[in-house]
Amino acid sequence: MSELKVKNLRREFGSVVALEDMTFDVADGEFFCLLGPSSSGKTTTLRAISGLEELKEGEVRFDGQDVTRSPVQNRGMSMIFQTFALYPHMTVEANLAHPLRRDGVASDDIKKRVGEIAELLRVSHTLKRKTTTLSGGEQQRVAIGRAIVRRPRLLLLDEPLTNLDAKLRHEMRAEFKRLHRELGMTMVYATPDQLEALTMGERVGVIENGRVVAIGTPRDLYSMPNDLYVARMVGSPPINILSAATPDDGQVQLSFLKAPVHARSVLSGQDIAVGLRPQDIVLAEGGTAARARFPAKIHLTEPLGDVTIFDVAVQDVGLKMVLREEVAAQYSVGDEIEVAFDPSDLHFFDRGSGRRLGSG
Ligand SMILES: Nc1ncnc2c1ncn2[C@@H]1O[C@H](COP(=O)(O)OP(=O)(O)OP(=O)(O)O)[C@@H](O)[C@H]1O
Repeated sequence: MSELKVKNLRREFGSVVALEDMTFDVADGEFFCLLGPSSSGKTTTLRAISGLEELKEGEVRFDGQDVTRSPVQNRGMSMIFQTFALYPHMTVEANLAHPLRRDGVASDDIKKRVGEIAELLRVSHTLKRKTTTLSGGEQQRVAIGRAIVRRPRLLLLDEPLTNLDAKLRHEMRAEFKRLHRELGMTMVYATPDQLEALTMGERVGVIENGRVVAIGTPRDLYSMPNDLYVARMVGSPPINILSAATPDDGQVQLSFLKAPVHARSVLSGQDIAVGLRPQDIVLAEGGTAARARFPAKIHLTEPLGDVTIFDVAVQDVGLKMVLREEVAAQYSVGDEIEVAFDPSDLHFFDRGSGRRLGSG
């Protein structure tokens, strides 16, 4: 069982609190993502788990054991960093063999294990080459190979795709999922990129200022964010956040709609923020009578291939919406369109605390 429990970690650097009550669990064999912006404490968390960061407060349990004070090499973990430093003067084969040589593994075994890892990572054809002659993607594969050749029970990955171009990142996301499936290894993957976290993580922990503020499946975090910060972190393009009046208990009035929408959990006079996903706004057509509809003007279009993002203006409010390319192609900047959404797709948050109040 390679189950990880991270409990109440605290780490300060001078006056900077890097980790504040960092707590989460990762199940045996799970692919868990930590999602947070720069400086939120992702690297410090992974370093603390692996033993590279000394902790004054908190506990790391792995495999049912308290490993908080165990030396790095005894933890059965391996970490891949943002800058995957390989030994440039060595061949791929020597890079992969290095951790095993250090452990005193017999040469026959090393040869066999390096061969297997190279095959798994599809770098067998590069074994005799120096790592400086490899492409970025191949170098990353070798770095992964070096991290897993000792068969760690937990793999920690710190933004491992940051230095790769968009196409390679896409390829490597699929590669990490395949590796996870084939090796059944517990993985903790830190990233500031919500797309990476949502496409790879079986569960995602959202970090804000050194603590996890939400944990859930990608679907849960997207469709039922527990606060405004999480709603903004998850989803692309980002969720529209709107202001609204609260004239009565259970009533929310958006400035560009004629009638208020129903919101059971909202109180009269409460200062709220209203979230509406760009994917939940559609072109108004026949049969959308139950929806809130309003005219809008196209301000900007951003074609992404299969879909186009429209920036539309309704009165003085700007909204983003997503349309399938074949529909979007019929419109141009400056066109007036009629759009609609289902009020039950609205998310209500208390503006002060950020706490979720419910849906429409
Ligand atoms: N050795 C250190 N000395 C001083 N401050 C540090 C040190 N390590 C981390 N910090 C600070 O702790 C905070 C958290 O840093 P950390 O590197 O964990 O964040 P991160 O989420 O990984 O950021 P990024 O995505 O930019 O890598 C930051 O404010 C950082 O400046």
